This record gives sequence, C-alpha cells and structure tokens, in this order.
Amino acid sequence: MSSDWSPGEVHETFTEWALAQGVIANKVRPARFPGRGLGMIATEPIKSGEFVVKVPASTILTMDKIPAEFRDQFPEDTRVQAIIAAYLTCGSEEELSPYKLWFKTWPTRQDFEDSMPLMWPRSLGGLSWPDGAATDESATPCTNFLPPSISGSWNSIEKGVPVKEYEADHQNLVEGQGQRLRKAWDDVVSAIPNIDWRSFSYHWLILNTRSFYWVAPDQEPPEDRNDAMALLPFADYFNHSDVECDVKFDEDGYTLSATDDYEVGDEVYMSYGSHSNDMLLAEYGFFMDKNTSDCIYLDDIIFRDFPSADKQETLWLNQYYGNYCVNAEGVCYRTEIAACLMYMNENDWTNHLEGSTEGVDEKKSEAIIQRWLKTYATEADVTMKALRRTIESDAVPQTDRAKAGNLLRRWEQIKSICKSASSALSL
Ligand SMILES: C[S@@+](CC[C@H](N)C(=O)[O-])C[C@H]1O[C@@H](n2cnc3c(N)ncnc32)[C@H](O)[C@@H]1O
Repeated sequence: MSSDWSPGEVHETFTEWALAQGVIANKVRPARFPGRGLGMIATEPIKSGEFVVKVPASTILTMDKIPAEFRDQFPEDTRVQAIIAAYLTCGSEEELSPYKLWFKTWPTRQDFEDSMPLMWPRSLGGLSWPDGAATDESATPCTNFLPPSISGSWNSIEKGVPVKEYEADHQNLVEGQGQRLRKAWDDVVSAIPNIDWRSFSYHWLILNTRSFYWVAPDQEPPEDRNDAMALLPFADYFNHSDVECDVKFDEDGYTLSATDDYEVGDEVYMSYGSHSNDMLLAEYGFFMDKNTSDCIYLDDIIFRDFPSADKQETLWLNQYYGNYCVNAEGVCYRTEIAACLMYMNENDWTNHLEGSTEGVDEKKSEAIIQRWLKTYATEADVTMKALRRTIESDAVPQTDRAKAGNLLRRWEQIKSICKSASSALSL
C-alpha cells in the first residue's frame, strides 16, 4: 500500500482485530482519502455484484447486545439512538472493552463540531446546547447562512406559512435534528442524571453518521425506521456516493456488495440513501460536488403565494400539499400543479388533475414557476454576498471562515440548480 493511502497504525491494528472477529474484507482495505477522512480502497479489481465486506452478527453492536438492566432504565419512548449512545457513554468498561480498538478509529468530537451544522456556533446557524458550546452569541444571528432546507429560514423573504401540518421531505433539518437530540438528552438524563453531555452527544452523532439499518431476525421492523439501527465495525469505513446500494442482512450478519466495477486504488463507496446535498450536510457533515439526488424545495416560497387557507386546503385535499422539489433538470410535477392553482378556477384545476387541459395556460404556469425560482436565486445572491463578507473579515475566527467557505460552495450549487431548472423550463 502506498504511503499516502496508508490509514495509519490505529486503523491497521483495528483491521487485524476486525478480521480476527470474523469480519471478511474481500479486496478492500481502509485507506485515507483527502477531504473524506478514511474510506475503503480496492486492493484488487472488483466486479459489480461481488461482496466486499461481511460483518458477522456476533460483531454487530445492536440493542440486543446491551444488557436488559441498562436498556430498561429509560422512559418507554426513548429512541434506540439515544439508548445505544448512552451505552457507549456509560456502559460498563468491561462490556465495552472488546470494542476499544474500534472506538479509536472514529472521528473526534472536534471533527463533528467542524462539520455538522447542528454543532456550529449560533452565528453560523448552530443550536444552543447544555455545555454552552454553540451559545457563544445567544442572539439570533442577523444573517442566516445555512440553506433554507437546513435552517428553515430565509434572508430575502418572509417565508409562507403552511396552514396544514405535513411531512416535509428533507426540510428544516437542523431543527428536526435538534429536537431529536434534545429529547434523547432529556430521556437519558432522566435515568442517568450525571451522564456527560459532551460524551453523550458525541456518541449520538457517531450513530447519526455511522449506523446501518438493522432489524433482528426474530423481530418486526419498528414503526420508525430510525429505530432499526446498528453499528457495524469495519463496514463503517465506507464513504457515501450516489451509487446503488446493495446491502443484505440475516441472522448470520451483514453483507455489503459492490454495485460498480472498481480498479485497484479506486475508492469503493456505499450509498447512504438518495440524499440531497443539504441533507448530507445536515446529517453527515459533508456534501458532494456531483450528486444526482441533489435538489432544493420551493415550499416556503409557494406557500407565500397561497396566503389564504382555502387554496392551501384545496392543495391538501388533493394531496399536492408541499414537497415542491427542484433539481437541475427542472421542477417536479407537484410544483407545476401548484402553479396552475395560482390562476385556474378550482373546477378546471380539479379536472386537470384527472387529465383535462381546459384552462391550462403553459405560459402563465411558466412565468409563475420562473418567479419562484428567481426568488430562490435572489436568496442565494443575498446570502453569498454576506458569506463573502464573513470569509474576508478578520474579526471572524479562521475556523468559522472555513465553514463559511464551505457554505459558499453549497450556495453556488443552489444558484446553479435554480439557473438550470429555469433554463429547462424555457426550452
Ligand atoms: C460512515 S462514516 C465513513 C468513514 C469516515 N470517512 C471516517 O473517516 O471514519 C461517514 C462519514 O464519512 C464522511 N463521508 C462519507 N462520505 C463522504 C464523501 N463522499 N465525501 C466526504 N466525506 C464523506 C462524513 O464525515 C460522514 O459523516
């Protein structure tokens, strides 16, 4: 292995341990990849469909491995992520000691503080936490630097107010995460009052960024798929790409297979799901230069144009309420349908849902959608200007300027999505 791939001694020692536990690494090894930390490298050519890693059930860390007296001390609705994080934080040293070489391979808390918006300073859109880490400026930040899908806020507009509750895909992400982490913390503190916040939140983030979907062979999938969670030593080295995903598990363990051909020296990826870059940034602390699943949402902009409850009600009753998605190829059908409701009478609009074109005016629809896209592009311009000022300011700590630089890159992508969706619309 060439020295610049070399993962270092900690990872090599851990790999030996993992193989001794029955993990099978077929033609892959951990290696260092600039900008991505550790990942998996192909040590021989790999064909799509070949398995690359098997992790035996005996090595997987699941809820079933946690002693019942530890698991049962928490309120009934405590989430699996909270319980496993609490166990990693204050489980018995003896029980956790077999995993200690693995823990050393994980990122540090500082890595999370640098990469995960949830842990950023308030001035950059982070939240307030019990150790006061992100409360340095307790006032609400004057500019909202995070993309609206992450922060749920805008700089250049008052966002529209939805009158109905709905499940918004991949929107207002930091607040959602914040609520999950706060509830997790309240639940574990109620059972273990002296648990350490910094260590608990670190382990909660480890689970957020490194866990796999897992249901024990004798159990039904939980109501919320986030409760089907397990940590897989060694398999957690795989970085994400928008390749297809081929993972299987049964009572013997977990098998991860390649869905692409790889040459020696290539990085071998797994998919964490079809996630937009905003979702990847919020939940995993990174985003990609090229992401076929990237998109943004127009909900906050569109609901401004439907201030009255009756039209929102019409959208809701017809199941076209929210999740108005835009990608580089254009806007989704839901967005087109919402645009039609801006100028069509309700009768024509309802018939249009059944296929009628009576009352549809493509020029009008296009002008409305172009205006919505322009609103988002203007938000990008306003925010990028503020980010550039931050990056150039000596008064801002260097670490925050680096985060601002990263956000600037994300906003450039957002602007580019607006532009190409707008061009696709006028074709
Ligand atoms: C399951 S771990 C993968 C191993 C990790 N890179 C490490 O050094 O331990 C997931 C984390 O890896 C990083 N990551 C995964 N895919 C990435 C990618 N395509 N680009 C950059 N970072 C990535 C992110 O920090 C993410 O939270």
